[in-house]
Amino acid sequence: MSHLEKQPIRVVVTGAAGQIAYSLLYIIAKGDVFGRDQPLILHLLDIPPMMEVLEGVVMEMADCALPLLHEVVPTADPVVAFHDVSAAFLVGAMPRKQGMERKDLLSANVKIFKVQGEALDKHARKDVKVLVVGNPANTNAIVCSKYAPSIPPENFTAMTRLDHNRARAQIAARANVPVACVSNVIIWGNHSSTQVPDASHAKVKINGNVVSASEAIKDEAWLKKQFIETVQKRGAAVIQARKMSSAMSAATAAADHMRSWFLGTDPDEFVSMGVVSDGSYGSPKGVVFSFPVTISNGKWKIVQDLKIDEFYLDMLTATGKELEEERAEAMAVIEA
Ligand SMILES: NC(=O)C1=CN([C@@H]2O[C@H](COP(=O)(O)OP(=O)(O)OC[C@H]3O[C@@H](n4cnc5c(N)ncnc54)[C@H](O)[C@@H]3O)[C@@H](O)[C@H]2O)C=CC1
Ligand SMILES: O=C([O-])CC(=O)C(=O)O
Repeated sequence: MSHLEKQPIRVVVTGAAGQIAYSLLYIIAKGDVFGRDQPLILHLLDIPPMMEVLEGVVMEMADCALPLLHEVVPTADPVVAFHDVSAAFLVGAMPRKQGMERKDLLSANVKIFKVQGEALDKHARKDVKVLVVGNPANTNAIVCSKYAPSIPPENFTAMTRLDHNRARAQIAARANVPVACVSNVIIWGNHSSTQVPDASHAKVKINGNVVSASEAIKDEAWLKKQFIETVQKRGAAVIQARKMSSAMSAATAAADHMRSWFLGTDPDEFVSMGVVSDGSYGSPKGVVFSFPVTISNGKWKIVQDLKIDEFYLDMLTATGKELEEERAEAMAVIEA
């Protein structure tokens, strides 16, 4: 079916005048997320003081002359922004500065996700797929879901795909292969410095053969120390260098996450996604925890029965505990 025949879907991006959105909007509008034959109506939400900047973004989008982009709706009104949307990229939130942890943003950001949860509940399609990017992403996602009770909790996810991509890139560089040759890394837990990057199930394609990361790299000490720390601290390293948080890579990861969700994962591939926990792998139930997932027909499924090396167990417990603490703090902020 050509894009002239398919009905457009409505997609909202919040924080649309910000850094991440500036890269993300183009990736979405040119068809890299929902398919090259899927027309789009893009809803762009930001706050009232950013409306002039947003107008400039809208001009640039028109000037890209993108065939799939049927309409752009810039707004500061959540009612307009969330009306009838099939997908929501919740990016709009304060970014951290040097020296902060992401959870230091909790008191500033968590209320945004209550308001947006309520707006999604009232105005979005009931099958809307929601990706929370704004930090602290896992906790914001659980807040958003709580305030949107008419939308299934599994439709609310948080972004750890950037950590996943960072992990693939580190393994690829160490094994001296192109990044496309590395798959099935896992990010467990929170999108924070307690996250657990785990390469023990990763696959690396070398000279046409698929081997484990351990076999490809032959340096267990590196995999259990520098690899983990580099991925855990990559966001802070980018802030240190750029004086602003990751934007191009964050936009790419957001697009990857939503594309996998809408279009599915490859056979034998899994990706990392923050999803509401059912207690798998000893994680606390009901927090948004990053797991390896496979996706087909728009539904994610946590990969089960992976053998977890004992080395990671305490770290898994710690990241789960942090998520429970963040959830309690978020509820206290909202109820205060
Ligand atoms: N989960 C992840 O892997 C990553 C998450 N992030 C997070 O993404 C968020 C956005 O980052 P940037 O785009 O760099 O920040 P930015 O400051 O450049 O843009 C944020 C935009 O959100 C808008 N905004 C604030 N409150 C809003 C509201 N209630 N409704 C709609 N828009 C609102 C602001 O006006 C601004 O235009 C930050 O919280 C950052 O920490 C960033 C990188 C990766
Ligand atoms: O580090 C930050 O604050 C931004 C972010 O989430 C990331 O780059 O992973």
